[in-house]
Amino acid sequence: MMNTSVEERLAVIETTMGRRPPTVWFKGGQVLNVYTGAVEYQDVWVGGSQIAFVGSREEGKLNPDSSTKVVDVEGMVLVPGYIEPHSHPFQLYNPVSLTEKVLPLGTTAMIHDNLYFFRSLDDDRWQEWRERLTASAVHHFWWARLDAQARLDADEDPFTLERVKLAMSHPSTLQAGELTDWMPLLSGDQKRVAMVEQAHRYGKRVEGHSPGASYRTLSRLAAAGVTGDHESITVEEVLHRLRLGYMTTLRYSSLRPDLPDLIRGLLQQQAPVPWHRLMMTTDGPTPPALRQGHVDAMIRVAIQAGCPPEHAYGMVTLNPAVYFGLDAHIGGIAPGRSADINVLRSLEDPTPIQVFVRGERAAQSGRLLVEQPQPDWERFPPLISAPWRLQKKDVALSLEKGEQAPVIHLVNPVITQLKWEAVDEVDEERLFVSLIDPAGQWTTQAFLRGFARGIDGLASSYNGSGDLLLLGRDPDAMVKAGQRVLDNGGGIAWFQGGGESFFLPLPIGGKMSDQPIDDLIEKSEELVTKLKNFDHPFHDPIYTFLFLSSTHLPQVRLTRDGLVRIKDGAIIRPATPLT
Ligand SMILES: Nc1ncnc2[nH]cnc12
Repeated sequence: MMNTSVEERLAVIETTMGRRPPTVWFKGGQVLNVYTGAVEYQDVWVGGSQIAFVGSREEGKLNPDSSTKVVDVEGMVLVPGYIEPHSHPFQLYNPVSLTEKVLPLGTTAMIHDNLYFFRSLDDDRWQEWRERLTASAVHHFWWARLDAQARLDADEDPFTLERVKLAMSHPSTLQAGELTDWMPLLSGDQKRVAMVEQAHRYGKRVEGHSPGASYRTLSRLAAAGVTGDHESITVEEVLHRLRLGYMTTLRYSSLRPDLPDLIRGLLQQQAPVPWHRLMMTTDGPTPPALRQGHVDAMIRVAIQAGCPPEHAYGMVTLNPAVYFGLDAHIGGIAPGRSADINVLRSLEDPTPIQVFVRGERAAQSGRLLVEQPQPDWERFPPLISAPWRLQKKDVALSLEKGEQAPVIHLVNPVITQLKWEAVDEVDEERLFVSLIDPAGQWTTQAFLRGFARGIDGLASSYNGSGDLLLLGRDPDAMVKAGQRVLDNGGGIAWFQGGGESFFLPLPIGGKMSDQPIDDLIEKSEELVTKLKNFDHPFHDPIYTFLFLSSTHLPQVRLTRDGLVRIKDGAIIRPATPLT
């Protein structure tokens, strides 16, 4: 939820009543009214952090004076600040560096995944952390995860009912989810049902995560309390969700940029498109995708696919605001709303030339003008690195001659298939892969095919379970890469031909960089280009790292218990203790 202080409200009342001069006057421009869909010549008047009046000075009986900042917007269009309803703020970047990148692109509110923060920080620190972010120019909101989407040590499961309730009760939490592990809900698991009901009791939404789910499964999940979902990849899947009452989010992510096809498909239907029940998300773009933009890029793509502009903007302004119960505060240019305003050259060009948040100019011509509060990263737990050294036997499966080994085949950047192969022959495309406990307790080993050819040793602490992921054909190089990551408290390291060919430090929990996103974009592009030179066939390898140890996708994943078949939880090959 959002709060307006009594002082802020008084300031806007005084302004709209003509008793106090407006703080800002947007003069001479057009305004997109997301409530009616009209674009009209209107002046916009701000009193402090909020909009006081939309219309002419005479009509409003407003009293600007020399303290009123006049923003000449003749020839421009004003639209509300953009809302990203489904953000994963840890794709190598961190919530603050993400803010610094996307605020100049017009994103003024984000609803974030709490996954790694909830897992890594105790409740007090997590509270402190999110409170500090409230001083940011962007409005930061959160979802409360109900599961880790990775196998955890049973004694250390942080997703207790108590903790999840606490996370959900916080005013900046807007929904429970995303429900990657939804089977327990349909099986009637008491704890999971109680978590979902708690969300409803607090007046929060419940987001599903049901890729490929049938109408029947989606219907059952709706019956179990799920209210939204962003996993449609076909128009039929969008229509199923809409019919079942889901708030349906169309995705334009680095991994699945389905948005334009979905828009075109919706426009081809006989029935009118229920735009008011649709939102759009970038769903955690990896850094290279941010070159194109953020929510602004998504609006552009939607318009180019034929979406009427007023609806393209509505899907990332009013619609999420209404769905999450924030429309009294954000999502539109109207009196009483936070003065979050993007100044555009035209509706066809959604990248703003000026961004205002809470009535302050926050960015101009792509340049950030406001300082962001920096959390105390020192207090974020680093990747655990016990005083132990990796050895060759830890990283590579050793087999008897002729023995069949489990091989994870990559079908696309994130979907896997298990096959068994005899591995007597050298095969440049079949790499060792292992997931290792950074505290040195266990290792899970298999082979990986379809990632690249001839990589010596690559290690990443950026992965879904927060362990150390290693792959390569040469155990010596894998050890070097893994040790480099452990010694640095996190990162992505690649050793090739005897030397280090790539290193990206990830000092924040082993998952996030403390560097600006523009540097990260270059560094991640360097990694992608290098991988392409080794015949990596897909476009988003960073997601491959993330999801090889995440248990919400088919068919097999590396976990602390071993190589696991997701469908039934069977352990294909158990983890072994490290000695
Ligand atoms: N389920 C998920 N977890 C973490 N990052 C993601 N990015 C997209 N989907 C994600």
